[in-house]
Amino acid sequence: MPELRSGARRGRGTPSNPVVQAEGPSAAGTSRRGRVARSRRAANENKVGRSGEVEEIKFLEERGDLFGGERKGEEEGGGERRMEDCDSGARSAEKPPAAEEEGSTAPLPDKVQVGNSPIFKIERKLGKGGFGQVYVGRRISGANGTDRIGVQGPVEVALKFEHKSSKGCNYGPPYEWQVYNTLGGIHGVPRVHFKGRQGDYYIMVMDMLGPSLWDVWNNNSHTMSIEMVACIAIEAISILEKVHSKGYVHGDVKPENFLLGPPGTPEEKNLFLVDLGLATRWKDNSTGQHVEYDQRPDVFRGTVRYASVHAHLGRTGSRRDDLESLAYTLIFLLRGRLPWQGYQGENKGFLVCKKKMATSPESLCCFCPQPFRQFVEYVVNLKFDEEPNYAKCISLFDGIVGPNPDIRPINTDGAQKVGQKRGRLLMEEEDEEQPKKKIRMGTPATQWISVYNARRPMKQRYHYNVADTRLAQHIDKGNEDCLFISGVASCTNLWALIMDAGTGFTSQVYELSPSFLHKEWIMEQWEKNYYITAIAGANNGSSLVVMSRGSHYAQQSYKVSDSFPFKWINKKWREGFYVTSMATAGSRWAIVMSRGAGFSDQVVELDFLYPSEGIHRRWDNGYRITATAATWDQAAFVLSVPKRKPVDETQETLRTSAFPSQHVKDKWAKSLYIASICYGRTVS
Ligand SMILES: Nc1ncnc2c1ncn2[C@@H]1O[C@H](COP(=O)(O)OP(=O)(O)OP(=O)(O)O)[C@@H](O)[C@H]1O
Repeated sequence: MPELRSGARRGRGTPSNPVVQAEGPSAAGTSRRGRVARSRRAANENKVGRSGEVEEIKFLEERGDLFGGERKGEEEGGGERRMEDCDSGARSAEKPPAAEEEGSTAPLPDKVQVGNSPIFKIERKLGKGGFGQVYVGRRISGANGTDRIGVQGPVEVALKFEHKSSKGCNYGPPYEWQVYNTLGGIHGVPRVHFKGRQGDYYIMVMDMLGPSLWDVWNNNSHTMSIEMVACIAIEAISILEKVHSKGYVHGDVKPENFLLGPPGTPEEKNLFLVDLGLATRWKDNSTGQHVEYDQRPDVFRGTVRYASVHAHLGRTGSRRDDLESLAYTLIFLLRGRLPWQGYQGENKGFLVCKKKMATSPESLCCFCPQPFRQFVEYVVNLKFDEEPNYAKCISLFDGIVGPNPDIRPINTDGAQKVGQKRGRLLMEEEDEEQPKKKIRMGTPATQWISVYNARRPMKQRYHYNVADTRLAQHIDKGNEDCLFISGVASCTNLWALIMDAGTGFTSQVYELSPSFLHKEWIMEQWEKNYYITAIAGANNGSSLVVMSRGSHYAQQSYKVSDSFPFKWINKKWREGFYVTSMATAGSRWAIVMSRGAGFSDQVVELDFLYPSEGIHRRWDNGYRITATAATWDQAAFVLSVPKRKPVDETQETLRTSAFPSQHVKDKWAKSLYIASICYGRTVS
């Protein structure tokens, strides 16, 4: 039981169901400091410089909307497609059917000549993706269509056709062309010889390559030797290092996008990375700085099976994502299957992401040699802007591949040139370093997540483990003492209540309802100019809604949804609403958004664990947490930039397995007051 300060009342809870309340200092109350216990129990704590605020309301209710709800099904057998739900501006959404499906309206030409290229006759098809189709082109003239065949350039090339109306083109040259301008011809990326438009098609003339790693795996009874996969690892890492060194992230690393050189040629054991259509810059071209971190949970770019968890969660792509996708690619080639294959339906993206998070590197790599586990462990723990240690990664696989590079199944020239010796040295040096904190490997836990803001001394009181029947008496007593409810939460169907003197409300009503949420009651209160200022939901589906007068909300809207309704939030943001409260009941979410909330900007951090890195990055950019909610497997944080900057912006968070009763008192002693609290998924 927490130590209670003198003057606070202890409720009459049973030992197994203790009802507890405590009270913060009034402006005059200074005697508390001496009595606050100094010891601090184990808790996960985070802090930032200075704090946030909240404000106002009106109505409307919508239902539906699933997190990742517009994902498409997965084709089994290596045929996955990238997909993207978006209203982000970048290279866009689902790929349209290739020209073949568009039928006779857009027949391919027999011959191709673009720019001052020779003429190429179109021969057999090499492959097809969601955006383009690729054919063999045989040179039948010299440059500019002259007769001097054989003078320059390869006789056989690959011709990649993209229809002008393809989303990759947007009626202009494909975005991929721009990326090839920088990356074409670097180690492991095919050269582009010519590009241009002919009729309805944008055509790229590039080096002809051979089968993809998926083809090789598929033609070899869905197997690949350990040595072959280790060589692929080494070479792929060195290719990614080159790509990254030019400021780009590939964004769609998978077996289908690694091609070998043409069979029977000196390049047949060389590895190449193709399909640069989803590449993005990690390094800002003009400033040379790392691009800014962001999370847009409704945006997904990549291929579900191989995408990094961060990509699933809509985080800005960075170098770590390519390496995580490479890790899944290698394990797929080695084991023939990934644990998250086989999910179907609308919710597939969400389920795959959840499974990836829940799969430890040990279990993912249980049948693989040790270096693969080490690689997975390393890449899933990389930070957003961390420079991967490519040489170290390459050196992990050194011991698996044969000593003689000339007889390796895949050429590892790139890695030999740049990395291996350096890698060994680095490995030795790093062994002496402290082990890094393992972000993805903590034990999943369900905890209280509490957020504290610096404020001028004020009275605050908390109650927890409050059964339905005892709510009224605590609230009435608080109101008698001029306190209003500032926050509510629920744990194991018992309520937690935060009341304080700093809300600015003039009156308040609340309802405990068996439903999540009780629309009729809310609408009635809206009519009377009360706006929702706090909500909580219990696992049994009941809810506690608090509505107040005196907030500055001008209009309000809420949504109850089976998954985190980011798309809806995004839509409401555009209409001038900001999230002002949120809660969960079981796995359902309720989000309240208000106009006149007093924020100038707002973002969401959503994860399967406490998103420590994201929260720190947001803090650094001036955001403060203004709403929290968590289910048993996801935690969401809304962070806002207040229009009126508070004098003291300090904000701290805590994660504790028990209600943080003692911690709250420690915070009060430092003039930090609970601003938000919820119970749900974290990682300890
Ligand atoms: N240079 C090449 N040489 C030989 N085959 C190629 C070459 N480029 C692409 N291919 C084949 O064509 C297929 C489609 O190419 P690519 O992936 O570039 O197209 P896309 O439409 O952008 O595909 P995706 O839908 O995967 O993004 C590849 O999977 C590969 O089999």
